[in-house]
Amino acid sequence: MISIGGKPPPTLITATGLDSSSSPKLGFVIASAPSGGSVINLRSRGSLRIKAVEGSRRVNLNGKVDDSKDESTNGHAGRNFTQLSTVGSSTNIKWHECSVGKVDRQNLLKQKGCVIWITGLSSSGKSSVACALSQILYRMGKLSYVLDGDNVRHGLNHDLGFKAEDRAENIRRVGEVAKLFADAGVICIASLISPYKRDRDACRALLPDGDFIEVFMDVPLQVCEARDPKGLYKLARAGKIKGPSHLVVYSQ
Ligand SMILES: Nc1ncnc2c1ncn2[C@@H]1O[C@H](COP(=O)(O)OS(=O)(=O)O)[C@@H](OP(=O)(O)O)[C@H]1O
Ligand SMILES: Nc1ncnc2c1ncn2[C@@H]1O[C@H](COP(=O)(O)OP(=O)(O)O)[C@@H](O)[C@H]1O
Repeated sequence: MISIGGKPPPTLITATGLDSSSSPKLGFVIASAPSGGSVINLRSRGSLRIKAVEGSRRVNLNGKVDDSKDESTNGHAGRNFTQLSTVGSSTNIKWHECSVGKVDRQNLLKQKGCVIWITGLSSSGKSSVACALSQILYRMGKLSYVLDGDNVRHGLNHDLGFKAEDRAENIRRVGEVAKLFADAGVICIASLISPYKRDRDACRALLPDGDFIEVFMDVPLQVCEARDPKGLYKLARAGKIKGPSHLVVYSQ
């Protein structure tokens, strides 16, 4: 933490060349591959021809062979890509692997996708630091995106309040979204109070080692309370907002 203050993927796809004819049309030709797997030739007149081979090693669209488990499988190494699985109460859920992977996207963006998780008390400066960091990265030509607690609660998490269970669900959802951003190759900056260590640890566990960087805004409660731009501490002290103790509770 920083303090301030199994099986190979089933599909191999190669771009086999450009076709100069103009009318775009897609066609599939299925044949046997020398490796024993099936080959699907996907022809697109007017664009490029793509060949998909099952049961083989993966080749990225840039032509590089990639055997590295974690990155080339979008961090889903060990998943069985062909079998149906049960997720929650749903059965028959299948993981669909795409030929364009995290490595391709990272190469395109010339950066590494990751999550910078800024945690701390209300008014400790999380949003300010998140925006400043995003601005610096932008100037450096790096693509980032800020997932701010306040903002996310306007949409995706508008149904959640501030009970411990709601906060846990808030963090879980943002953690999942942040993981998708990182998988997209984006530097995702999440700024949420996220007061419970267990919830933050659960988000960290979603990502490969080292890709979740936790930043704790180590600002004393008195300083946060003196800032109080939203008047939240005042309301909490007056017992006028729900779960006032949750405004000051924090586990490092
Ligand atoms: N108990 C309570 N009641 C009313 N409002 C509250 C409460 N706790 C937090 N807030 C405000 O909600 C903002 C977003 O909180 P978070 O989503 O970051 O909180 S959490 O991570 O789910 O704990 C949070 O934003 P910041 O002040 O920027 O931290 C607060 O403005
Ligand atoms: N380093 C700082 N020094 C003084 N004031 C700050 C600092 N960082 C943020 N602030 C101010 O404190 C208030 C809360 O900052 P904010 O970034 O919204 O915190 P949080 O997202 O943690 O609630 C704002 O009025 C902001 O301008």
